[in-house]
Amino acid sequence: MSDILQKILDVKADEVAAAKKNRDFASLRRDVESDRDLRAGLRGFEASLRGKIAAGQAGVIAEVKKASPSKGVLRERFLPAQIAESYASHGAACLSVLTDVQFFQGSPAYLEQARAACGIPVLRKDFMVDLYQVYEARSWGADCILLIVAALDHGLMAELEACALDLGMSVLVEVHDGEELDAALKLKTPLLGINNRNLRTFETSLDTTLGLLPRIPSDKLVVTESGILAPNDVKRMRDANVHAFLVGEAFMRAPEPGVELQRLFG
Ligand SMILES: O=P(O)(O)OC[C@@H](O)[C@@H](O)c1c[nH]c2ccccc12
Repeated sequence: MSDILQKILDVKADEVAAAKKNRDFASLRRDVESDRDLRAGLRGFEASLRGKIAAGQAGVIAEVKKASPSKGVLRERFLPAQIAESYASHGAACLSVLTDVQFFQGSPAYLEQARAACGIPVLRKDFMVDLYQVYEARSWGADCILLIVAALDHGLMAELEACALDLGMSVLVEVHDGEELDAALKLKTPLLGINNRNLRTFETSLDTTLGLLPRIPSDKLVVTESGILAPNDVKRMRDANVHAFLVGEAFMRAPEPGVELQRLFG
């Protein structure tokens, strides 16, 4: 069965091959590793989340997402720099910026614009299937990458993680069920995303997070992802001791995204 995740992964493989022709891996890697300003400019993604939570607040990763395959265009007037400023000035811990072009109408330029407009750390939100994309992410300024367990075999996932950590980035590993959780727990990263949305069917239920919680060791920082739409959703999660959130749609549909962040989490 060709589900949507599989379709996206097929396109990604072609995209990475094309990008490598444009700029070869060795030169990208050399540039990233030798750029001291880039390294010095890293922003602590995990530290920013933990800081909010230690202060008793929610750690919100606020997403910059123009469209999605399941919902279509979420925001017509889409200005990443303005959105980033709005998020940062209303208490977001971090940003997540979609860089996938074909399915989410994202762009590497949006990540650069959003990051330049604020002082908080930024996640490259994309489907990572190749080491090349990890260096790309860093070259655009990303402070964190996403690894989706459903999209990767374990060896490759561990390799992508090691590379990101070596470059000083944080890693958010994303799971949707118990089997994926087992794989994720073998990684080093403490940042464990539970996607309430099934990337193959797009069905979304907050019970996904609540159901997996009892199996998660206390040294992991759980980020509940997708389908957080109302203050009551936030309350349900915080009552269950989940204090980190990844939210896109609810903010993108609001006139002023940061104001909506404050309404949901304030
Ligand atoms: O817009 P929502 O329902 O608030 O969800 C945000 C985020 O969790 C979602 O965009 C997401 C989670 N994991 C992903 C992986 C790829 C693309 C997108 C995603």
